[in-house]
Amino acid sequence: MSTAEHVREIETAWRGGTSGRDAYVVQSWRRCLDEYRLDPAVNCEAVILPEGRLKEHRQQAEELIVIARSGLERLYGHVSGQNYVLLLTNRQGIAVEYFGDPRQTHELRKAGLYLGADWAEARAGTCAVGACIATGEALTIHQTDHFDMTHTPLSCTAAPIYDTTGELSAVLDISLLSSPREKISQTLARHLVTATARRIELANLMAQTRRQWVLRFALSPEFLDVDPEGAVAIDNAGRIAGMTHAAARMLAQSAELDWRRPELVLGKPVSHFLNLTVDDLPSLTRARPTQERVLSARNGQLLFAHAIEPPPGTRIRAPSPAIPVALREFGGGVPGIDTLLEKATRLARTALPVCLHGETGTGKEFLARAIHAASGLEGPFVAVNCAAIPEALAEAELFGHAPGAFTGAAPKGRKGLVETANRGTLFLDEIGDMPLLLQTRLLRVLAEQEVLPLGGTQPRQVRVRVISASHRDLATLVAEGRFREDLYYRLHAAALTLPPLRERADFDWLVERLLARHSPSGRYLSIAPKAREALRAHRWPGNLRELDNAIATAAALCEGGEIGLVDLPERLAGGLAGSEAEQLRAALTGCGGNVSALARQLGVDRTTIHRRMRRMGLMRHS
Ligand SMILES: Nc1ncnc2c1ncn2[C@@H]1O[C@H](COP(=O)(O)OP(=O)(O)OP(=O)(O)O)[C@@H](O)[C@H]1O
Repeated sequence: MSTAEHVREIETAWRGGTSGRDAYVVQSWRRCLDEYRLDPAVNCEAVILPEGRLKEHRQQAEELIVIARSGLERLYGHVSGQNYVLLLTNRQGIAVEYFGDPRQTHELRKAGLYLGADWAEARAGTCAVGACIATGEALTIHQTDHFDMTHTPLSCTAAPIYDTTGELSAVLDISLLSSPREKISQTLARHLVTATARRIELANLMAQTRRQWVLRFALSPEFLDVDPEGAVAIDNAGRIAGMTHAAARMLAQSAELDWRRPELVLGKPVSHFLNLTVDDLPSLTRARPTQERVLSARNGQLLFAHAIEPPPGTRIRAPSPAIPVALREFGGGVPGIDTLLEKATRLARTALPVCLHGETGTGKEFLARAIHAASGLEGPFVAVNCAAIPEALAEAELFGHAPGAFTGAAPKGRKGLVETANRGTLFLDEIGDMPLLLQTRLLRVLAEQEVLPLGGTQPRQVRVRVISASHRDLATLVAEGRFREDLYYRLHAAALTLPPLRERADFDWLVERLLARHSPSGRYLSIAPKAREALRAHRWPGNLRELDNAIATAAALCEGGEIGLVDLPERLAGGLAGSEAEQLRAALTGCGGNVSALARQLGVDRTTIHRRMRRMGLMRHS
């Protein structure tokens, strides 16, 4: 076909004339003319991004590249014999991964079938990647389907890859430099890319889903376990937490919704779409024969299903209605902690003073806040660290002062912390460190329920609930004459003892909570088995504070969404980190010391290898 004929055909189609082309081709031609103002008579040579820009795009897509790699290699294995080139592009259409015949590098680069090629429709005109991004569907752009003559020798077939929230995140493309004349020759190519995209989405969903059930489904029982059609992640409340694209389409269809609006599906109860609740999931595991695991969608479609439980320790416990939500945040699902929380629940509803005992960092303030939240008190929670206020200022800080009560006093006077906590909770941390004089004053406030500011004459009514805490043994301090006995009894209407972290049976649950706290938004961090082992083995003298800090630091350092041993503070990783360094050293030696070769083998960016080497103290030349 000559350029003039090609341009004429595009103009005819644009005017609404009949065309033998697929509708998505004509729609893309229209976008090129109307939106991007491209001219089919002007050739747009392929654009390959410079190294620096490509690196940025690759770094952003690194996680996906790692997950997709084995699928891509398998696909390339199937198609390389027929001269196909394989490209993985990001959602901007930039090729961030490439498999092609190295002997043809020059021709492939020229044609844009290469790493760093920009296949955005607005730049390259009608092309498979661009049209796939625009429509969200798998398609083939064959020879003269392309917009201008630059790409008309090519035949390109692309399938979209969606993330677990239903957003298009990448495109998988296989292309031929020269192809048979008939477009139908590419039907098999389309099936292949679509199947690979589906498997990449499944792998991605499994990698992203740590704390939820995963329900895989297929239309026939034979393929359910080996090659399911789609999968949905379901949280403990029975809501859809993630899905592959096929699942998104199936769910949308069952409720007669538009599959292009994943927000209508995500977060909704699974029972809106399937005849299923979260309680049915345990009966759909592989413990039962496949043929019996049948369920129906709301539109009557029958499906074979396979439910996969979240790994032990990551399961969120069945909510215990007896313990309010605020207190359930503390932990539980294990006898010792549940008993503690049940007691805290009963105390929260009273005005009784509570004293919390526990080593430093065991969560005394955390629990005090939870008790306050569960108490329904309308006033604020005010925390006072009795060990941190200088003695000279303590009285004014706690009880306030009248105008001009002392040099440097606020001219209008100031409310003390006790009064600030009126109708709420006053949390007195490290109460054992309170000077004796202040203890006397505090005792009076508690007994009389009024506070007299320093230098004031008018006492003010206060109603506060007091929770105190100490990591020191107050009874011993009383025996030593360093703590007032009468205050001790007033604060100790009830006592709760918090166990040290090393004794907590809900340790794994706490780790998961802190992982969730420090996960970057929209992504769950996971932890490698060896790193988890190291966490379990540590004695945790700093308790939850130390664990919280360790996970926060590891979350900032880790790569690929998984905390490894090397990401943990040295005192935790200890000798184990050495063996990981050894592994890296051995792998590097196996690649003849070539960092790029190792990066290719592991499917990561070169900078990642350099970073790991630096962190493990492996110098470049070693
Ligand atoms: N159940 C929990 N879940 C998540 N984080 C927690 C939990 N309990 C405590 N933490 C975290 O651990 C850290 C220490 O908790 P907190 O300050 O309550 O301990 P503490 O016993 O009052 O310490 P100290 O004796 O030193 O005053 C805080 O960062 C807190 O957020």
